[in-house]
Parts: sequence; structure tokens; C-alpha cells
Amino acid sequence: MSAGPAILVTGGAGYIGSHVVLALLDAGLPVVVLDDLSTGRAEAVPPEVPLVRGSTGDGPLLRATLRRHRVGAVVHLAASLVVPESVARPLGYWRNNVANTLALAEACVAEGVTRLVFSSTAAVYGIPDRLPVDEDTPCRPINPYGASKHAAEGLLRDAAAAHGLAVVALRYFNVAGADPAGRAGQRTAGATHLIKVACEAALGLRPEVAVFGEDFDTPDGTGVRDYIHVTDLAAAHVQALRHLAMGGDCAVLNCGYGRGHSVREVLRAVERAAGTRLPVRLAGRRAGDPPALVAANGRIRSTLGWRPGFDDLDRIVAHSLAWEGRLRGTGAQLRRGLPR
Ligand SMILES: NC(=O)c1ccc[n+]([C@@H]2O[C@H](COP(=O)([O-])OP(=O)(O)OC[C@H]3O[C@@H](n4cnc5c(N)ncnc54)[C@H](O)[C@@H]3O)[C@@H](O)[C@H]2O)c1
Ligand SMILES: O=c1ccn([C@@H]2O[C@H](COP(=O)(O)OP(=O)(O)O[C@H]3O[C@H](CO)[C@@H](O)[C@H](O)[C@H]3O)[C@@H](O)[C@H]2O)c(=O)[nH]1
Repeated sequence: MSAGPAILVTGGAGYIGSHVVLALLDAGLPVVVLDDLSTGRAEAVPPEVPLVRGSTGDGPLLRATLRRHRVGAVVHLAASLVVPESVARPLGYWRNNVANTLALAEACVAEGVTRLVFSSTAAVYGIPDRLPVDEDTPCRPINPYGASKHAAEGLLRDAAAAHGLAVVALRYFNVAGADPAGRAGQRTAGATHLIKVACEAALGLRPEVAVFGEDFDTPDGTGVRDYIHVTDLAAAHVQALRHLAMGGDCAVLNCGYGRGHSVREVLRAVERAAGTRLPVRLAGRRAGDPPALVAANGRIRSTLGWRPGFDDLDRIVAHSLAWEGRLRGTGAQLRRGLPR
């Protein structure tokens, strides 16, 4: 793609958004970020990228941003995304993930923006009958987070049919790792994601890692997830935009490697990378957690030509740990011997 109208990245100051921004810049595309900095950080946005501080729920701001920056396509990542929090605070999730996505879709239609890539999630599937789960599997979300993302997919599908807003919904499985060159990573304070929590514990920044449930119907009883490296995921966004720019059809695409790892396997990988034993505590199941989620990824491979570059748990964990070390100023010790 040649440099042309800008790509608006909502949530571009967040973990995944900051990697998407880098992937777009690396592809030579002009980018503008809209973020309310509720969980994102301004310093995650490269200085050459305009940062509009505000909410996706602010229609006038959205329309002005689309116009002022001559936006040709949107990557919509801004959302609320912590599963147990969504159980405790469902209405906030419906507002941010559904009402604010509606406001964004309305602004796109009003301003003639015709391409949008949407961050969806494996949480739309709930507890699938069969694994790996493909995109035709009926969606039966078991928590408000998954339900809100499924509803947002639905409103975008309807907007696509009626208003010509072409949409690729990417259903991410569990995103982890950090930019291999160290330019970005997960900065969220108080993060709840397993790999980040375990890396923080390995660096002595947390007293322990809790294992949420050992009585699932999985090989070792702990939860199984398909962990995808954030750099592979960011590349999928560039490819999805390219697909739409070339007139490709709307699509819903799983983003995962097709292989699951249990909580215990993840903790062992962190121990290998850090060269230390983790303080682990067995805890009860966490609200809203399905036992296992693993992606069938044939459709993203055939539709976008996407191929994973970092499909290896040890590398994902090593990059997460290196980033965590850099963030805390202990990178010098951790960088030694890490795989690139
Ligand atoms: N991290 C994962 O494993 C995972 C898995 C599946 C899907 N996702 C999806 O990926 C997207 C990004 O997640 P992340 O892990 O980077 O989280 P994150 O919290 O780091 O990023 C979200 C960003 O959106 C911003 N934001 C939130 N609400 C906003 C609003 N109303 N207006 C403007 N900005 C707003 C936040 O400030 C933050 O910068 C989300 O849509 C999430 O549902 C993440
Ligand atoms: O301290 C922890 C954190 C997590 N887990 C377990 O580890 C697994 C992964 O949990 P987590 O990293 O919190 O991710 P998920 O709850 O699977 O959700 C992530 O992955 C989903 C897609 O699968 C996304 O939609 C969500 O946004 C994202 O938070 C689950 O079995 C958890 O029960 C623990 O045992 N201890």
C-alpha cells in the first residue's frame, strides 16, 4: 500500500494498539491514534504519530478527527477487556464495547469511511463443544465481555450490509509477548493476564502467581489457552487493511496458532526463561473463565495469507520477560541469552 489517507487506530496507546501502530508505520502508512488513556499510556505512542485524547463515545470528536486527519480506514481496538471485571461491572462493558462502537460506526458512515478492522475476541465463543474452534461455531459467550464484543460484531455486520462499511473482525485468542526489538510491550499497571503476571512474579514484583482452578476438564486440570505473539497479531491488522483496500469481502477471522498451553505449561516456560522458580498458589476458579480455548486458523491463512512468525511459547515468554525487565530497568540481566 502506498502512503495515502491516514489509518485511525482507536486504543493505539494500549498494549496491542501500540504494536499495531508500529506495524502500520513499518509498512509506511500514516497513522493517527485516538485514545482516552484510561488504560493506555501516551508514551506508548511514537512521537511522530498524532494522539487525539478522547473517547470513542464522543461522536463530534470522532467526526472531527476523521475529517481533520483525512482518515481512510479505522482499526478499532479501544475497549474494556478484563473478563472478571466484566462480570462485576457489566454495564460499563456494554457502554464501552457496544455503545461506543456504535458511535464509531455512526461517525464512519457519516464521514464516508468505508473500511474498519475490529478487535474481537475468542471470548465470543464461550465454552465451545469442540476444539480447535472455527469461526462458524455458534457464539455462546459466558461473560459480559464476550457478550459485548459479540454484540459489537453484530452491529458492525449490520452496518456493513446497509451502509457499505467493510469490516474485518479479528477474533484474538490470548495475546502475549512484546515487540522483539523492544520498542513496545504491555505497560498496563495491575495487569491480570497470566504471562504478564508470571513475568512480574519472576522479577520479584509480585509475591506470587495464583493458579485459577486445577479441576478443569483439561490434561493437567488448569485452563488451556492459545497464546499468540502480539507481533504476529499486529501483522494480521496490516494484512486485513490491505485485504479491504483491495476490495476484499467482510470477514470474521480467528487469530491464534491452533495450539493450547495450560497455565502450568506457561508457568514452567516463565521459570525456564527467568531461570528461577515461581511462587505459585492454588486458588479457586475465576468467574467467567472457560476451561479451554484453541483457535482453528485456516480461515485467516487463506483469506489474508497470514503466517505466524513467532509460534513458540518460549519465545513469547522470553519477549514478555525482556520487556518487563526493560520497563523496570532490569533489562541488562534479562537480555542475556534471550531468543530473538
Ligand atoms: N489482550 C488480549 O489478550 C486480548 C484478547 C482478545 C481481544 N483483545 C482486544 O484487543 C483490544 C486491545 O486490548 P489491549 O490488550 O491492548 O488492552 P489495553 O487496555 O492495553 O488497550 C485498550 C486501549 O483502549 C483505550 N480505550 C479504552 N476505552 C476507550 C475509549 N472509550 N475511547 C478511547 N480509548 C479507549 C485504553 O486507554 C487503551 O489504550 C481490545 O479491544 C480487546 O478487547 C485483547
Ligand atoms: O493470575 C492468573 C491469571 C490467569 N490465570 C489463568 O490463565 C488463563 C489465561 O487468563 P488471562 O491471561 O487472564 O486471559 P483470559 O481470561 O483467557 O482472557 C484473555 O484472552 C481472551 C481471549 O481468549 C481475551 O478476550 C481477553 O481480553 C484476554 O484478557 C486462564 O485460564 C486463567 O484462569 C491464572 O491461573 N492466574
